Amino acid sequence: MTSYAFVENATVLLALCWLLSVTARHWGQSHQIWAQCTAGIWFGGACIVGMLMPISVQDGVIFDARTVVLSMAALFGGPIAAGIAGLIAGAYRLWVGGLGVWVGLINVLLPIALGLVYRHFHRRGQIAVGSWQLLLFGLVLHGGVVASLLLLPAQLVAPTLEQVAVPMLLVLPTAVMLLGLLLADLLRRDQIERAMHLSEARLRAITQAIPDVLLVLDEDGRYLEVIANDSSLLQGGNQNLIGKTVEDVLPPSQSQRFRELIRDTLSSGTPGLLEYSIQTANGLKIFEVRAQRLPLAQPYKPAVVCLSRDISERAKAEQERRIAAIAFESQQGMIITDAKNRILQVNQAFTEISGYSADEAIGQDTRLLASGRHAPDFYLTMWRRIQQTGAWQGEIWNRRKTGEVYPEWLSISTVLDAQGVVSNYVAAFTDITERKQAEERIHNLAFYDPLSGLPNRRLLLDRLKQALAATVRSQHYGALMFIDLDNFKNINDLHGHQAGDQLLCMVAERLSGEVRGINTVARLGGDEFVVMLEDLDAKAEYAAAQAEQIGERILSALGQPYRLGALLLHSSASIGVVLLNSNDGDAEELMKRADMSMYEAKQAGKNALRFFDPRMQQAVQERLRLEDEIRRGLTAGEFVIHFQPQIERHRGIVGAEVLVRWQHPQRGLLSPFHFIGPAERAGLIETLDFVVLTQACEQLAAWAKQARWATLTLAVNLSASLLYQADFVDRVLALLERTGADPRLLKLEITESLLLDDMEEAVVRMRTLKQHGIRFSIDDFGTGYSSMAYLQRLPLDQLKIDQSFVRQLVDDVSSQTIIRATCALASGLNLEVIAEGVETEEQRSLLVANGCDMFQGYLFSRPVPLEAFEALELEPVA
Ligand SMILES: Nc1nc2c(ncn2[C@@H]2O[C@@H]3COP(=O)(O)O[C@H]4[C@@H](O)[C@H](n5cnc6c(=O)[nH]c(N)nc65)O[C@@H]4COP(=O)(O)O[C@H]3[C@H]2O)c(=O)[nH]1
Repeated sequence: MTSYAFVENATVLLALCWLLSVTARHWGQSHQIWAQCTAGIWFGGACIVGMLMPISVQDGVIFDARTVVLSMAALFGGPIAAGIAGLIAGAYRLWVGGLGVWVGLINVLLPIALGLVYRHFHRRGQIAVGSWQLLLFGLVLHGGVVASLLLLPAQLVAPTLEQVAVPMLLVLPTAVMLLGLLLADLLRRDQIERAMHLSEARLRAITQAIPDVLLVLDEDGRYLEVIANDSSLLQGGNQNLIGKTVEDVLPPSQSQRFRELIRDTLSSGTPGLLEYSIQTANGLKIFEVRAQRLPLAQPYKPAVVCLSRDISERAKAEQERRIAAIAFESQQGMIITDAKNRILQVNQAFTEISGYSADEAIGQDTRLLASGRHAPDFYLTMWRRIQQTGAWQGEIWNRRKTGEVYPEWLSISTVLDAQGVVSNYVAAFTDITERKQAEERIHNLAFYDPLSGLPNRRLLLDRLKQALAATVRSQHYGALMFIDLDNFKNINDLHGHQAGDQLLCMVAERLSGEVRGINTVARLGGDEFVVMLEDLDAKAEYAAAQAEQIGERILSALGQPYRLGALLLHSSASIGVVLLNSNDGDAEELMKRADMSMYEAKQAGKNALRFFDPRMQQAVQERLRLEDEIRRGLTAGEFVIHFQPQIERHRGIVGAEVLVRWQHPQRGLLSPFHFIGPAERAGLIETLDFVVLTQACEQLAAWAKQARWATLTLAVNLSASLLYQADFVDRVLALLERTGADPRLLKLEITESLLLDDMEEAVVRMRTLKQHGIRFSIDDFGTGYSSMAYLQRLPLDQLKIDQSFVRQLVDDVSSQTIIRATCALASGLNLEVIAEGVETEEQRSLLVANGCDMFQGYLFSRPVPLEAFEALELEPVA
């Protein structure tokens, strides 16, 4: 009966304890104290419930299963829970009171004490919480409880022991075992659950810490789980993906590949790999997926877990590396060195340029390529710049493996490591040998005369400016010499341009031989050379003397015969000199002065040297003023023609030479002597000639209407520049057409020297005009030097014997011979001969005696205006 009561009591308490054990799930958690207190209250409450339905032996002596509850509170709940439960149970027992109150209190303390001891050894791992350990613990505990009954009043000990000892020792240890196992199981489950939570939280933390996207996809390609720290890596964000299939999310080409990856991974059981790209919120991304079969139990479908890694940066870096590798193998030579200039890598172009193979170069210092042409300072400056700015570029001379030194354009850049320390240098270079040569060629073309190799005008001007600056510093004079070959044009025309060029080269050589190294010999073009002397004396007169001495030497050197193959040519030069001093004007001005002086030397009879004289400059200025005047006179129609009759021995006046005069508003009537030369130099002679030609044609047209004058011819002087004008022939024909003049009555007088410029062209033009009836006369015949050469080729009608022969005719037998020969020649060629400058009857007679029947000269008439000419008697006087 008592056993049954114990079982009943213990069952109730066990049930209570199981309920309260729910709270025990939180015993080990963060609010442990509170959980333990709550557990203590629960256990204490359970004890009170047990004591409310006790097994009562005597009044005040009650038994229940509180020892079971309290021992378990101590074992599983710890001292706090056990203490609180003990206080509650003890207080209640005191309140119930009775004879067994002290034993009752012992039965509160004893289970707590033993429970704590058990807990202690259990925690140290010395006693497990198993069935038989609990049973044994229950027996020991309740053995103690039974022993404590001996402390009851003596009259109660025996009946109490008799009634409760056996049931207590049978039931309560079993209850201890059952409750202990129950609580231990609960605690273990709780621990497992907590461990699982912990593990899950850890796993989640780990997956969230990795930057990759974690996907779980079932065999149908359906998203079961998506973990992405950065949802921008997903198409549509992870919320939207769960439950969708890869076909819903990815473009067909990619979803197809995903499907294959899932299928292969599931079938093979080995991890699968896939690379794919998708358009994400952050642009196109490239991913690398690693798939692994995920073991899932039924009813779940087979699935794979995919770790999808964003490899966009890596792919980009690889792409950049590929580009860099291609760029490295460019046309430029490339060298990569370490921070100590040891070569680490070179490209093919390096080998092609330097001649060193990669094997030969790698590991070497870059000094391997040094040419030795640069001073140490050059490299110091270069490296200083690299250290300051991280880069350098410029021209440098390096040496090839063959030993050849060559120029290259080199760029050096610094590579820094993550700490900002120089780790490498990258050098790129181009062989600029060809560019340099081209530059040199261009420079030579720009500054040197291609024929002679001498400096040209540009370089001379440059050096002249420098020389002038030097005179300021040194106070020493220099000198500028303008040298022009006399008669070069004739040599050129007679012997051809090749001979002319050879002669110029020899002149260049002779000039260079005559002056010292610091001086400059230049060729301005044609036959014009310049010698610039520097560092002459500080006194002008001595400097002039030095220059003169050198000038004379040059004249003598250039006057020596020139041997060109079989030809032996003679030439001379005219030199104009100006002293150089920065106070005397700028470079251009000094060049002009030297030119003027040279012109003066020519005027003085050639093969001469002239210093610049300020009076010369005045003359030049006057000439310029005159040129302006001529220009104005032409516009104002101040140029008029006079007529000098031309007489045939038997027929009298047969025509006239037209001679221009300038009716100057201030200076009166001026002869050609005053203006023909300046007009030629000013480029106005063609205009002037055409004015004269026009007036002559108009006069012919006017005379044509009057029988008395209708047969007279007019001879007009023609300058070279007009003859060589591109449209000359057309202009003359148009003029004849316009005026109506008869071309057969027009005679154009040309001089020998005029023809020499371009004989072929002159012949063509003359022939064209001759076909229209125009006649030609050679003026000043005999003053040139090669009369025979062109007489046959030119379509001539008349030779005009120069007045110099006529003048000497009386006294000089050789002049008579020349005239006789000329007349014979002319008759042989069927040409007319006319003598000009006939002043005396004696001259006229001698001319007739020597075969010349036509005359022009003061003997008959000076050049006169039209009215005076028309007043002349046309018939022969005698
Ligand atoms: N001492 C002397 N002289 C005589 C005698 N008979 C004629 N003269 C001069 O000799 C020159 C002959 O002309 P020219 O030889 O063609 O030489 C011409 C000719 O070369 C040039 N000239 C004249 N008019 C023109 C023209 O319209 N166009 C061109 N281009 N030149 C012209 O000017 C030169 C000089 O002309 P002018 O002063 O008119 O001088 C003329 C004439 O006045 C004489 O018996 N004794």
